[in-house]
Amino acid sequence: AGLEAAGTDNVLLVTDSYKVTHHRQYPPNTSIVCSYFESRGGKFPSTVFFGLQYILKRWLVGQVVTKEKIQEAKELYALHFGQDVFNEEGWNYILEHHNGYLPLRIKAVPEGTVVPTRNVLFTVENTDPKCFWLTNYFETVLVQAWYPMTVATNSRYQKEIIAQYLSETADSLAGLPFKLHDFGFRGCSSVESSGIGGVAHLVNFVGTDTISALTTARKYYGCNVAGFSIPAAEHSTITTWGEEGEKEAFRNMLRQFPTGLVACVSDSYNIWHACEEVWGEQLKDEVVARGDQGTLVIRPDSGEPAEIVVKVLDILGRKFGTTLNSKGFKMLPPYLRMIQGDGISYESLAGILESMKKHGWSTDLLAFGSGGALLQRMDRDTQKCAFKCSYAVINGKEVNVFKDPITDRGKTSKKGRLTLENQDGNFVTVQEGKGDPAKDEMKVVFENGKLLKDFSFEEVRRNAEIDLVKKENSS
Ligand SMILES: O=C1OCCC/C1=C\Nc1ccccc1
Repeated sequence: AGLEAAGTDNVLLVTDSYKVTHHRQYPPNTSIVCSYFESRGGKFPSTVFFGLQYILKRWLVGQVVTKEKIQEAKELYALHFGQDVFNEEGWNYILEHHNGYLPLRIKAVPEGTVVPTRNVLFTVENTDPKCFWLTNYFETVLVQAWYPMTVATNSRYQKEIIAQYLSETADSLAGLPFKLHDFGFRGCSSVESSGIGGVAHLVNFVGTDTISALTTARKYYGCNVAGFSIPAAEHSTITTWGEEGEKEAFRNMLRQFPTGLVACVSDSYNIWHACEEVWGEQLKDEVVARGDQGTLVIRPDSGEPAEIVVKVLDILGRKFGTTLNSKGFKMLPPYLRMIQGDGISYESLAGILESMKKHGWSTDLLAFGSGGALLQRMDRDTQKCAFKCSYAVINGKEVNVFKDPITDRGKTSKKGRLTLENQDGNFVTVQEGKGDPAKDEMKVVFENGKLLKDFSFEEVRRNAEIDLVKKENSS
């Protein structure tokens, strides 16, 4: 079940060492600690909230506290600290009084919701006054939501760019879901993170080669098949035919996959020769014969993307002919398309599409593949994701808790009980308990070990949809 992924399935060990000592550090008679998670800003002005459900199901839901796990933690921490700091009594209390379920309440904005930064996204509080120390114990694993959130956000901002160019240069946006293909599996830090990041990308698109994303979507979002791919060559399946055999290798691709899409990497030796003489002459008849039953997707994989894409399109246009679409941009016949899977990122996308547009080519003709930039080139600071305590009850008295470092005002935290409210279509975080719980956009998703809301992937995708109307009208 992949439980050994983190080297443990003992949630008592899924935390930072210092937290093991925190039960002794709160004021005497603390009964409630309430904390919240936010993106304080960063690269993108809004974030797609996504991935908390994975963490809850993977680590916190169910009877996660057992006698054996308490014993294992007690032994390991005695060795790790060289002294007895472990809260054995506190964990035994959870085992005995809560039957191993975690006495916490987590409220969150629905998965897939796009929220401007500096707003509360989820809150955590203890439901048993004896377990005030538990709220922040799980900050560590809950804050890992930064990763799926940041992948989903970065992916969605690329979808907006592609949608914009499609609305300007294509007959429709129908092809949008397939326009950014996940090439990132191998560039991820682990199989587990590739599944998490891969499914985060699929909130916005349906093209992926990251198979771990399919299994993660099945297991954690109830989605039977969250993404799709097509038969495609890699350099080894071309270069093993030898440089003289490249034509045979290409012909073999056409014959092995006579209908549907087939992608063929064509830069092994000389992409200009491959497009001009091989695809454009020696194999031209077999390419044309595919008609609208089988599309050849030509894939460069080197060179300056904006220049390569346009040069390849110009060659293919000369060899196979072009037509103009309803927006007045050039199209190739239906049996020819391109995918650019090298050097693709949020930063490079617009330059490539702008270059195509300037040369009169429709965005309809090109899909993108993205790897490291899609799933790995980000960290918790990209969207400044943080978890802070905002409220406590001590000696029965409510206290608004905050930090406000004179050395960084950007790190000032929110105070008191928080609600996320929709005021005239805009999200607003209301602090200090001044909000109206009935208007809170955050809903209880976890309570006392039970998952109270299980989002389907359709729901998540619906929540995250980009505003296409705006795109259509801006063409
Ligand atoms: O190059 C790659 O690097 C690693 C990930 C997969 C991959 C290519 N796949 C592909 C899929 C559909 C159309 C074209 C290529």
